[in-house]
Amino acid sequence: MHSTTDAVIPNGSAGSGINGHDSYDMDAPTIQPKFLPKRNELGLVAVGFSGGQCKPGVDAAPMALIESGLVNQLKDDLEYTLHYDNQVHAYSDLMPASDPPHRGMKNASAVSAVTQKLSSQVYEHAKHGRFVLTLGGDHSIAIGTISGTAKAMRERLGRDMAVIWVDAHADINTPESSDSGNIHGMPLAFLTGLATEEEDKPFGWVKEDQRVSVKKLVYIGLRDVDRGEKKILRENGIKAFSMHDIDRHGIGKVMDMALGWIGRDTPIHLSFDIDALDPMWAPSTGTAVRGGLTLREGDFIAECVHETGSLVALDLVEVNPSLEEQGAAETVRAGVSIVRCALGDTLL
Ligand SMILES: NC(=[NH2+])NCCC[C@H](N)C(=O)O
Ligand SMILES: [Mn+2]
Ligand SMILES: [Mn+2]
Repeated sequence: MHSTTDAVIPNGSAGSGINGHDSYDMDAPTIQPKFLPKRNELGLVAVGFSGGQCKPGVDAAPMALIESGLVNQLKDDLEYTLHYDNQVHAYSDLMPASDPPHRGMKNASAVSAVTQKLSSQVYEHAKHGRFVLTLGGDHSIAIGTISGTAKAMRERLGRDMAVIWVDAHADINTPESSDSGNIHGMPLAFLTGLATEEEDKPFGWVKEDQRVSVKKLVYIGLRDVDRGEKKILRENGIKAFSMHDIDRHGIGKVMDMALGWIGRDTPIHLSFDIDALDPMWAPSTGTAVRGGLTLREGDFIAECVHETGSLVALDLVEVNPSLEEQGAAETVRAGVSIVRCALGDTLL
């Protein structure tokens, strides 16, 4: 059932539980601590990039999150040793002079250049055994973060990585299925290899060892999925927990099922789009959708993933302080809270 490498501690009764795969098995094999991020070593990358969509302002999020005390809290309260270059990267030197649409994608060269650079930044941190926290920026940056960690985990553990994507949206459009042409709605198509490119640019640079399997992708919080995306999810048997599933089972059971699907022997990259939260809690975001997660449900997801001990990286994306400005401080606060929970903050 579970394949084991020397990175994994075998532990008898793998894969049992109520629905076999579907519940979290505390006795299943786990990843050996020496292969996981070193305790409390944190690599931080601040990405001030908005080119994956059309609304300005999402590039200001990293500074807003940091100014609201996030970095100090990680150092002082959670006792992380921080590896941070003290800058919000705008990658201005990488911006092309002109950026005509490519297969209908907007700003394809800019997103390509930024994500390729980001991929190597994230890879460097992960390779040195650090947990990698990336503050976005729009969700297109996940092409960079996930490709970087996936490659590093293959090298360090010899294993494929899982991705938990918490979002109102599936972000798995191919350039052809996308209605908007916004690349923040496409990162998972390139990361899973469902969309490919012949040439290195824009996204042919994402090679096999930087990809994630559709079988190791799990969604939580979906409620605004495009028709073409529903087809992609169905045809590829992708595990997805929509708001309907959360209403039906409660977030506790949904987390058991989500983590049970992944298994205990797999490193996890958590990509958290703040628009997964209901606009009541996070109004300042580019594509808000009502009927979302409560703040506690969002924090609970992050807490549960932390508790697995297998979390190796976190993205926090799509906070846009210039939208719904009266709610910006609250949105930033929600983002800070999610990050703290994912990094091990506890209520007691
Ligand atoms: N990361 C996000 N907020 N993505 C929203 C995507 C919306 C829509 N599905 C699109 O392709 O444009
Ligand atoms: Mn979204
Ligand atoms: Mn998203």
